[in-house]
Amino acid sequence: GEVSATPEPNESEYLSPVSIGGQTLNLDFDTGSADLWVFSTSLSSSSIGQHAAFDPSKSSTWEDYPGASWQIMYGDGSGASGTVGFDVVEIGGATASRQAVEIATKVSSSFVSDENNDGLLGLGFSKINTIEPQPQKTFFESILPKLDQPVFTADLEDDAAGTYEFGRIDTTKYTGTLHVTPVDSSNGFWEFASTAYSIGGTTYQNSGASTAIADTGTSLLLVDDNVAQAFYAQVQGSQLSRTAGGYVYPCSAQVPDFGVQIGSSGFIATIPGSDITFAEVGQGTCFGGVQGNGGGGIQIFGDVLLKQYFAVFNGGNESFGIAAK
Ligand SMILES: O=C(CCCl)NNC1=[NH+]CCN1
Repeated sequence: GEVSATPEPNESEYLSPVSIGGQTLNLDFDTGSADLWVFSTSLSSSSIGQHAAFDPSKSSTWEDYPGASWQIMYGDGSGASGTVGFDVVEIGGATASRQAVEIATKVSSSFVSDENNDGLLGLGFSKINTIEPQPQKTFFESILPKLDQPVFTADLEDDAAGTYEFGRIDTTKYTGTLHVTPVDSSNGFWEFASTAYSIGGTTYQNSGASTAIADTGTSLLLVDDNVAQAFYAQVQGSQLSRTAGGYVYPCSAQVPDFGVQIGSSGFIATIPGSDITFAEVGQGTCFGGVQGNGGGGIQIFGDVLLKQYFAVFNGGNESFGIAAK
């Protein structure tokens, strides 16, 4: 069968209602990680705040995983940890009957303050699942055998709701060619080659990082530091601000279109300059949606890019595709 879950976009994330043991929580679907974890009643009430908290004792289908634990740290330095069990997880009609569910007993401050999400649902590859003593499957891997097509799609919008669908590719959701590239999942990510970029319509070859991951859990577009530097060299008044944590520029500045290659096929996915500003940081200064990856070997293509396109994640032949919409 196929399913759809409509994530409610909050400025930096896309949340979808997920039913776990009959309890509904809003989870942040994250193709850049592979743990399904939830706020739980084991957290302190000050950590829970306005979040929905999963209570295993109230689920008739909950099964403990004695002695198991998990601990995760994300690229932005946020993190969480806790214990593990299994339960029935249902998203928009697709059900994983015995899905590993990670109970948070500790969460970092950014998750406490982000009252929109009650946890994360990892859609990366389970080789990076953090459960000890044995990594467990993601929700997508659990339902894969039951799907008509071994795929899920992400159609993220800016201010309107986006949609994740499992098991089908809704061809009415995009126009023109679906540009598909093979994925190398050996690092646990939807990772592909990306060795070129464009600024204002002119294409250049990357000097540094030569791969990128499609990551719905990252808000920004994190490219090789040399590429970010080359881009902001063309934004009048831009500067790398340590206090802001990246490149800022006058909100009145003219921002050129920016594109990044998806796979070695040559397709350059472009973001209009007018969609590149991520936030105002005060005094007429704006923070850019394109930033450097801090020297890591992998570029991280997050929501700033993904929301411009319709994205297809194929777990059958391990490929990633995007199309205009
Ligand atoms: O952690 C990463 C980067 C992997 Cl290289 N993405 N996923 C995520 N989830 C919450 C913040 N970031």
